[in-house]
Order: sequence, then structure tokens, then C-alpha cells
Amino acid sequence: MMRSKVLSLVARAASNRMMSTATKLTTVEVNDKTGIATLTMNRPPVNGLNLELLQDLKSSIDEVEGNKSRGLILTSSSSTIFSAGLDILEMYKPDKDRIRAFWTQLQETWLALYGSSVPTAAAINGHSPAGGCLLATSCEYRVMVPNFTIGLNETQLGIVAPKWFMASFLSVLPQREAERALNQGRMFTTEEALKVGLIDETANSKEEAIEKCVAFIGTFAKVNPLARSLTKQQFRAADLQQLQNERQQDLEKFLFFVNQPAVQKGLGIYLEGLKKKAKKQ
Ligand SMILES: CCCCC/C=C\C/C=C\CC/C=C/CC(=O)SCCNC(=O)CCNC(=O)[C@H](O)C(C)(C)COP(=O)(O)OP(=O)(O)OC[C@H]1O[C@@H](n2cnc3c(N)ncnc32)[C@H](O)[C@@H]1OP(=O)(O)O
Repeated sequence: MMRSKVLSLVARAASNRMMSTATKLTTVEVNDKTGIATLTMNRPPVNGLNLELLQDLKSSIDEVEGNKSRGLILTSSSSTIFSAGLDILEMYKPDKDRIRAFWTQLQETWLALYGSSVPTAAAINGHSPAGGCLLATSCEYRVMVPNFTIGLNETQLGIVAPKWFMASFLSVLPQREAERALNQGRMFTTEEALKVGLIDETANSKEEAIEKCVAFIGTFAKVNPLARSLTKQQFRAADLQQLQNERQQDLEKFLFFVNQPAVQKGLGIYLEGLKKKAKKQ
């Protein structure tokens, strides 16, 4: 980002530094006191992960990696949705080139978030199905506000979560719980998610969730940052390497799968159901 733009943004924000607002699909705000960056997704109505939001997420993660922030908190500007997961419109009757770019970008964004060298936490201030849950489970810590749901519901849509979605889920849940939940396409309420360990804490508001994420990141204050990040990377290296090695095959598998007539039909019916529900409200 241009230095002049950064400076004008710095002047605008009182105690927090707004580091990027380019497209406004994501913003990064660094708290001057804590040195922790809050990355906010802002794609109404549901933070559907389309190509552009994924691109912005990746560049915001890169920005936080580069600006010496002490940690990254991922959250949403919506009062009821963390992220509705992948934008189904990217996968339904897709454009040939765009869907390739979309999946490739999803891979890159996941590699950057799951492999981030800074401590990461998700302040889950709304529903978090599928790709939303992928983002949350790619972070090291999760704090969630009550009365929402989280989970990998892919089988409910007639689609299959790829191995690296499973890897993030498995970094949080025991294999038995993860396998059952994925097979069922189960969405957990906040209370259920806490009980099973899918989230670490609950909070009564987004602000409180962020405070709890800050406290989690604060637990590393006296830990050598290089030792901490190398340790984290060793834990995650096998999952990251597996996708790195199989990126092209993963893309081709996705394209083959998503273009199956039965999958397209299922996505169409699911989208229709979402739209009917929205009209009724
Ligand atoms: C062995 C072989 C292995 C092969 C493996 C390889 C590849 C695998 C292939 C595919 C894997 C792909 C992985 C996909 C993961 C995903 O993320 S899929 C997306 C899943 N998401 C969902 O199911 C969420 C659906 N949405 C909801 O449940 C609700 O919308 C909500 C999030 C709970 C919010 O509810 P609310 O009442 O507030 O809002 P509305 O429902 O009224 O929605 C408003 C508006 O937004 C539209 N919308 C909602 N979600 C999406 C979405 N995900 N994509 C696109 N659009 C969405 C909804 O239709 C409404 O639109 P409007 O009517 O035009 O206003």
C-alpha cells in the first residue's frame, strides 16, 4: 500500500491504525496498544467467499504478516454472520476460467491463514457454516457468540469437503467427532460447539469475543516469537505440504466433481431453497 495512503488512514483512526481499506471487502485494523491486528470481513449480506473476498483475505493476511503485528483476529462486520462459506454462485453454472481462479485462490488463502506465522484467533460473531468454519478452524483459537451455528455441512449440499478442509477440522476435533460430524454435515450450536471442543470459549458480544481473542494472543507475550512460530509450523507442516504437493490434482478433482450434473442440480436446489427462505423472512 502507498505510504501516503497509510499515513492518511493513520491520521483518521484515533488509537487504532487502519492498515487497508482498498476494496472494503476486508479491513485490517492494528491496535496501537496491543499491536494485534483485527481482520474484518465485509461482504454483505453473508460474507460469501467469492473470488474477490478470498483475494482480499489473502492480501490482508500477507499485510499482517508483513507489518509485525503480534497476532491476527479474524471477524466479520455483520451482526449475525461470520461467513456463509463459499459463495455458491461461484460453483453453480460456473464460468470456466473464473472457477479455476476461485478454487486456486481458496487454496492460497487457506495456505496463508493455516500457515500464518503470527498467532491467529477467530471472533465468531455469527453463523459460520462450511467455508466459514474452514476459516475459523484454520485459526489457533475460537471464541463464539451464542445463538449461532458452526460446522462443515458440505454433505447436506451433496458436496464433499476436500482433505485440507478435514485437516483444519481435525486440528481442532478428535478424529471420531470430526468424522461423524462431517459425514452428517452437522451444524453445531454455539453451546454444542463449546462442549465438543470446536470452539474454545463463548462471549456475549463481538467486543467480548475480541477481548478474549486478545487475551489468548497475550498468552504468547513472554514466549520467544521465532520459537513459537517454528513450533506452530511444525505442527501444521504435513497438512500444508500435502496441499502444496497436490494443488493441481486438488483443483482438477474439484472441477470434475463440481461439474457433475447431479452436483449442479443439487446446488441449484439448495440455492433455490435459500432464496425461498430469504423471501419468506
Ligand atoms: C472423493 C472425491 C472428493 C472430491 C473433493 C473435491 C472437491 C469437492 C467439491 C466441492 C467442495 C466445495 C466446498 C464448499 C464449502 C462451502 O462453503 S459451500 C457453502 C455452504 N454454505 C452454506 O450452506 C450456507 C448457506 N446459507 C445459510 O445457511 C444462511 O444463508 C445463513 C448463512 C445461516 C444466513 O441466514 P440468513 O437468514 O441471515 O440469510 P439468508 O439465508 O436469507 O441469506 C441472505 C442472502 O444470501 C444468500 N446466501 C446465503 N448463503 C450463501 C452462500 N453460501 N452462497 C451464495 N449465496 C448465499 C441467500 O441466498 C440470500 O440471497 P437473496 O435471496 O438473493 O437475498
